Amino acid sequence: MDIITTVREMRRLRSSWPALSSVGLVPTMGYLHEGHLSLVRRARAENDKVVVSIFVNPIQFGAHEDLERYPRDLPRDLHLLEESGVDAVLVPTASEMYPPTFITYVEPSGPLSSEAEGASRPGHFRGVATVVLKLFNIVQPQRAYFGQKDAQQVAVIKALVADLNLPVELSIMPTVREPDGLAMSSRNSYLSPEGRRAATVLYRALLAGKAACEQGVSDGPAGVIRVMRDVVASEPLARLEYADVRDPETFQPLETLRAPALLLIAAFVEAARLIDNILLRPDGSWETGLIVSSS
Ligand SMILES: Nc1ncnc2c1ncn2[C@@H]1O[C@H](COP(=O)(O)OP(=O)(O)OP(=O)(O)O)[C@@H](O)[C@H]1O
Ligand SMILES: CC(C)(CO)[C@@H](O)C(=O)[O-]
Ligand code: BAL
Repeated sequence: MDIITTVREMRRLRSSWPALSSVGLVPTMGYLHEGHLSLVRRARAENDKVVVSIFVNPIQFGAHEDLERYPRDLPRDLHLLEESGVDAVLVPTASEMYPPTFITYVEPSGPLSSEAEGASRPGHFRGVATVVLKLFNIVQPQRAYFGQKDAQQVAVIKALVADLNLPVELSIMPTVREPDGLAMSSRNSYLSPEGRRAATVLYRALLAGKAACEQGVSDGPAGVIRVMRDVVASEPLARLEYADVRDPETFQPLETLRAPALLLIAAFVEAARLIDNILLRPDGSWETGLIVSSS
């Protein structure tokens, strides 16, 4: 497995691969878990070459967010990726990605980038869109793999690919969950044992919202949001940021309950800011993610 730290080396490696070989890219911020590895496995199955990037992108973090203490364990990540049969890992430094001369950003506009996660984290999607476009240009993959756990990021990247005519096929993988339903996230490592137990409240709230949709609530999305809020309020260690029902592509709030619909939650549990969602697909079936077995 090649470990690459510069754009120049990545280009050299990429051009040494046979012209017709397909390349799959899995962008990550490292501290890998089963959620990341599910993307890597899919990329391995579908491409001749697999590149995983590990880069804690400073420009998608707000001034008071957790950039400095974001968990990192590069030796462990490299070991897991080697075992998964990855061809190359791109681990650039911040100065390689953003040299002092850097001035060009990708700025998504509208509710998709300014509401929900965009409202809680101003500038976040500008940072995500900019780094993802850079990674696509550096690696030049035919396919790129992202997780549904970051549903708004998925919608922003779909818009980026469509709007800028990027020749990349996106593959979106279901949210991988711990046996008790908590969505896997590198930030779960911030939780104390008590906080870890409390963190299941996000998934429990989403399932309560789903049940409310299925049973029919008189006031539609507002009623579903109320149900989700009440579940989070019942957990003393959790502080809700938002519970929402939105269109999965535009992120416009829904005025009436219909499919497709995305049920979204963001909440702090202790010092960890966690997000989760479940999707009511256009055909009326639910995507709630995959629970890994405890054995
Ligand atoms: N539980 C999960 N299931 C499926 N995909 C996931 C999961 N968690 C993260 N991913 C996906 O892995 C990719 C890299 O995500 P990232 O490195 O930010 O991991 P993370 O665990 O979500 O970190 P964070 O704690 O910052 O949310 C993204 O496309 C993300 O959606
Ligand atoms: C897509 C991404 C790697 C861009 O930094 C990041 O937002 C993430 O890990 O989801
Ligand atoms: N998984 C999204 C990256 C972030 O929270 O910044």
